[in-house]
Amino acid sequence: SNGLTSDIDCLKSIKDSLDDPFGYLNATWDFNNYTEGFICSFTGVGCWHADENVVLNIQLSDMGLKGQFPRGISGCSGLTGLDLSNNELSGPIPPDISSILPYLTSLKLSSNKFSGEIPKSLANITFLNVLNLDHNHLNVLNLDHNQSTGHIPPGIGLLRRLRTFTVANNLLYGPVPNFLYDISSDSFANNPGLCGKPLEPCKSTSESDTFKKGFVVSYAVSAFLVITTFISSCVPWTQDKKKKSKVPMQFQLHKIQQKKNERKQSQHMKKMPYVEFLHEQSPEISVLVKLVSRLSYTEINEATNYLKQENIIGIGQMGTTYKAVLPNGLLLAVKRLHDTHLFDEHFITELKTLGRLRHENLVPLLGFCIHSKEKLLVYKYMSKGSLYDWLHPEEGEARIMEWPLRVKIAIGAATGLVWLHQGCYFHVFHLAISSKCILLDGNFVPKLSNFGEAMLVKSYGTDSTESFSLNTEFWESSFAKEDVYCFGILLLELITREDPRGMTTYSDTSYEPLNNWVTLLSASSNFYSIVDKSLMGQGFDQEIFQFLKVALDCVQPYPDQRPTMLQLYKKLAAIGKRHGLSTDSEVLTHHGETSTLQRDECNEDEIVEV
Ligand SMILES: Nc1ncnc2c1ncn2[C@@H]1O[C@H](COP(=O)(O)OP(=O)(O)OP(=O)(O)O)[C@@H](O)[C@H]1O
Repeated sequence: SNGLTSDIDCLKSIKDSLDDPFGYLNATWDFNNYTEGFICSFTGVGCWHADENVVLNIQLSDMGLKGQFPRGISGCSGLTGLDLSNNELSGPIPPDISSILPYLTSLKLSSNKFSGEIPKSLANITFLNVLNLDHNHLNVLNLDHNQSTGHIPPGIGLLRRLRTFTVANNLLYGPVPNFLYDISSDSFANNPGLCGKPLEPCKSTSESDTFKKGFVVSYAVSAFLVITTFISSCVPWTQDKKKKSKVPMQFQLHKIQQKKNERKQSQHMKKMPYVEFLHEQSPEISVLVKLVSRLSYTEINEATNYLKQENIIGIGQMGTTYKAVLPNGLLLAVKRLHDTHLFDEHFITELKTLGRLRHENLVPLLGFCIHSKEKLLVYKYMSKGSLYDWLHPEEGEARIMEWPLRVKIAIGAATGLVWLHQGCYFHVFHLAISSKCILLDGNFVPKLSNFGEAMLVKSYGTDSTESFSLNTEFWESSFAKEDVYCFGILLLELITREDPRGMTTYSDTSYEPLNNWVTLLSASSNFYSIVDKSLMGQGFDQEIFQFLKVALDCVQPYPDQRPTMLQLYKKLAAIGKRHGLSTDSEVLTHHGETSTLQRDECNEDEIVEV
């Protein structure tokens, strides 16, 4: 069966499970007229693409709907926004909501009759930026539970993208969690027992002390999970044989957590349309073929000497990379994905983003191949390998990296990122920048690679679906600044030649090694103690110091304090001028000062439209 039918079944089940007294759903939710994209015209349904039955968001507010939370919504596995506010829905919010709707960015359930607890698992919906639960009866049906229920799960405060959170007019008590962004006191108003910032301080009775202890412990645990997850987003943790003995406890814990996440993800993946999408004979493959050429398995086998061991150039988390030579002499790198569905989504994302982008500072993705269980990605070969390998050579292997070369690489990588962030038709956020995903061609021109976690967002004015414009601010402020943070870490790596994945000696607390490293660098009064010794005394000290300041701006704890990629690029380019590196690059001529562009200013070649 087609994986996409699940979205149709999902909507059917929502319609069946809700009482619709005013007939809003009945009017347009007609399942008899099956065509590609037919569900996209249903009232309140937004799709990823107008001609594909894949639901992006569901908005059914103010319809007088009655019934329980529609569990069948889990079939819409790519759902990012759900608005059921101002209805008469009742019963609990499902405790396992994070596995029903793992990719939500916005959940609006205000002004209904939902009762029971606020599910702890909401804290696992990591992309949430809006959570509105006000005007319900939350926590009225807990009488059979013990007293420790009824509060706002502290983990919710640690959702690092959460900017809007409302629980006013419920029946909640206990301390308000510490939120990363300020949430106004109005959001908590009219609850019988909530306390703590921004409300009145909590009273310290012995009972609440015990409660507090529990709170602190769970807070610390979730803080650990959040921090490690955060770090992992720009510092991919892999088994590093060289440094294995130094891997401290917290990293092992991190790995366990990562494994768990992966497993969880693989369970979601089973429900995702991607898996079906990847079947060799699947008609949807034609969408990918529009982006990059499909190569035959025979061609690849011949070019890689039948995927022989001696052609292997590297093994990463996703797969094994082989060097390949085409009959015409062109050199390729072929990444053969490990035999698992874990990376199906990465595979598709890589093709859908990198596959359609062409820029001097992006590694060209030339083709792909799907052959029974094999999934392969084919890139142009970058003869100098990854920046990571240059900065952290194997023992006994000397790799000189002069300062001007590092400046050139930083500027080139920044150019690529500005171009991605400020693009005309799409804004692309890489979300996993590290020295491992910067490849170097024969002239050490840096090329960004590994777009498996990237987000591609249509720019203003090019897409009429509300969802994108609604979410645009979120992408811009949050994802862009995440790339800037990771880029800051990359700059620190270029300056110190330390491996941020091995930041163990700097850390004396139990977790947060990377943040500690950053704090230590920021506070260091002795600039000379942190800079790569081989760079010192070559006449660049002043400049390296300037670079360091730029890097530290990028890793500011609050995203708002970090520069944009364009501001960052300009600072680096000004420094680079002294090395004769051209600054009149296309970044500035194409993107000017503003971030939003008129369509006619865009370069038609920059993106392959599908
Ligand atoms: N286009 C390419 N040209 C040359 N070498 C490449 C190319 N793509 C990847 N490699 C090499 O293959 C190795 C593995 O790359 P891959 O992207 O799979 O993993 P990674 O980025 O090193 O690590 P991980 O997947 O764990 O984050 C890298 O060390 C890189 O040097």
